[in-house]
Amino acid sequence: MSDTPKSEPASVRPRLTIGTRGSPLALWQAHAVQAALSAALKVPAEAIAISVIRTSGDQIQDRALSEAGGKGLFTKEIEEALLDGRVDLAVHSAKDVATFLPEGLHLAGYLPRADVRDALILKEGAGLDDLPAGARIGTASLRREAQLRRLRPDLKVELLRGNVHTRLAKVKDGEFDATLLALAGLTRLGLAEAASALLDPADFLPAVGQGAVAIECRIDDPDTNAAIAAIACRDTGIALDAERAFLSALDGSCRTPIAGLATVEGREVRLRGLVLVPDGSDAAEIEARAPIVDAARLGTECGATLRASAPARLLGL
Ligand SMILES: NCc1[nH]cc(CCC(=O)O)c1CC(=O)O
Repeated sequence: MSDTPKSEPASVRPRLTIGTRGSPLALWQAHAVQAALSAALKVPAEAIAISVIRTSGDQIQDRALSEAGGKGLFTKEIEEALLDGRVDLAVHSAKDVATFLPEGLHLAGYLPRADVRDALILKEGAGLDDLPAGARIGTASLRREAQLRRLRPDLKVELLRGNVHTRLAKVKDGEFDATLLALAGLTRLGLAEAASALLDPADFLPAVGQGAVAIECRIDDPDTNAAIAAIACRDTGIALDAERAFLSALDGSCRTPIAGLATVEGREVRLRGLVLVPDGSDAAEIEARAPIVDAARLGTECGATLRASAPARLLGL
């Protein structure tokens, strides 16, 4: 009876199941959450199962995603699995999670945030200043395009889609002179070395949520909420509350380039936000701080202030 070795993996019944996309980045993130939960709950990693779910975003991939319906595309099928009870929690890049979640679901916590900066990947040179006039930069991000054009109106920004490996290859092959990628994603894929320069948030603001891994679950699932609370990073949660409230106060058109970054500084949270016209010729910025308990309110107020003060063309109205 006591012959079965205690570490027999087959004997471990999963007590929680993580739903995730199957991309290398998504799997890295799911494994990070699995490892954190396994340590916090003192269960073997096998007790936290990982279920890969194919999303419509994965299926469409190369079509114009914004035309096909925007952000929710990479989360819809995973959220359906959450609501059906097929998975208990879902792990996403916070940046890719829409501001409005399906009823009954919430973001219950975040892993400690990684470096928020965008990385510049150059074919040649060490920084933005090394790019000659007319150099071709590939990106699919309106936010990166608009900020680049604002800093360097002389560059040619063109559409470059695909996963991180594809984009790096197109710079290496000379199809583009440069691209921009989140340092966090590069690092997770073991490709941080590909970064030629890191852009200071003071002149190039990241996307809301960049660098953070979000964990979503059913609001009415106390066990899973408690498990997530055991691994959640408080400061990341405060920053993301401010950033996501800011974004949701401005949302409306997913064609509007928006950037935002909040940081916890002692008992305060500081939020910087930016809205631009796609060609970078005009922009409206805001910076404000509030006690950390008011993080979400700070985001909402900053969004509302920009909305009221920014020229209509900035908001794609
Ligand atoms: N939009 C795709 C996406 N979603 C999350 C990351 C990287 C990780 C992160 O920003 O947290 C990336 C790639 C990129 O923007 O370079």
